[in-house]
Amino acid sequence: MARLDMTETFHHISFPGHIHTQDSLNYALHFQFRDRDTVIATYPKSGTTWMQEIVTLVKNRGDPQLSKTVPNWARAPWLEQHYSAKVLEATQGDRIITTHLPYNLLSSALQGSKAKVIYVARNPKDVAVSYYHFHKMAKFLPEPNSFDEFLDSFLEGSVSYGSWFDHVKGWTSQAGVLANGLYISYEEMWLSLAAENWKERRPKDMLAFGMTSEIYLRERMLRDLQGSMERISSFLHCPLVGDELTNSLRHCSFSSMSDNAMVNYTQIPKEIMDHSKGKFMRKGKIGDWRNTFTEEQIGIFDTVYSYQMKDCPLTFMWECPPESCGGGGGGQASGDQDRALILHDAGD
Ligand SMILES: Nc1ncnc2c1ncn2[C@@H]1O[C@H](COP(=O)(O)OS(=O)(=O)O)[C@@H](OP(=O)(O)O)[C@H]1O
Repeated sequence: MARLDMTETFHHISFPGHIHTQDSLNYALHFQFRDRDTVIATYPKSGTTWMQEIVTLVKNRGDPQLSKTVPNWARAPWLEQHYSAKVLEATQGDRIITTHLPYNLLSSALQGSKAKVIYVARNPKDVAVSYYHFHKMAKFLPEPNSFDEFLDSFLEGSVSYGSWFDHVKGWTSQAGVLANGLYISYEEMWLSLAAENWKERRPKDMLAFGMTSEIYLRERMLRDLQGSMERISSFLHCPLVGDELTNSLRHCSFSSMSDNAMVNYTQIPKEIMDHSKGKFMRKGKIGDWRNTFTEEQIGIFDTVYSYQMKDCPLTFMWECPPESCGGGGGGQASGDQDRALILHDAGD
């Protein structure tokens, strides 16, 4: 089957050409955010769909009706994609807006805005693996050869949507600056929301996140259970109670979302996504990169990561195994807004 991999280049970043145009990208740059908008900003494969589902459920107080009947791209459209203007202009009241754009492209549109912004980041090694598999099935992205070759493009930032490093550094530079920003990591969401998974986790998976003891696991599970959902819902001023919270947790679990045709992309025609090459809801794990990366690739990745992130004053959750974060606390999941993604400022 032929691939659709025409590209739209905008501000030196390439975007899939079948859904982006110069007009749609310019529309995003000059977008007028409303105070009631919630913006979900992510680099691809960092938990976008998951957060779209969480925000939809929170705003509907755990009622899954909308999540189960309206595709995610229609209820939380990507600002930069060509159909979004029509959808967003027709929406009254609260809007959920998704974007993969780097912060520098949206900074003037967000200037002075009271829109709420949720930024989700994920361990870039897991992002690279997820993105590689997505390239195999998404016919609007270039067909990848080996993982090794793909990793080179990922590290140099020549993949669609640009450099992971620029994206994360750009958005996190606004932590504490953006009027209404919530920063969270895929890892924290996973630890909190996928708590049901803990019972099935094998030691190998725990080690992937640097978890070494049963006791730590149990403590972590108790402390973090529901933590992310509560944090997000209170940030959105829709604190959930009782069944609202339980239902939301149930419907945004990996298994529930894997079965939901409104988010698992199974309804996308095979000319656009070749479902024989893989699943959008692929594994939904943290630390799975260990099953793909060779020792050599780990070395190269870590060198580039250290270089690229050397001026970033923040420590991210994936950089910090529990033992080295003080008190075995890992993500230190306190109620503190930015602590989970950003453990501490180097200047602390
Ligand atoms: N509920 C839930 N729990 C755990 N993990 C989840 C969940 N929903 C989506 N995912 C995983 O997120 C990855 C897809 O990322 P994105 O949604 O950002 O992709 S995209 O940018 O919109 O294409 C992709 O990760 P990988 O499985 O590692 O490929 C999805 O499986």
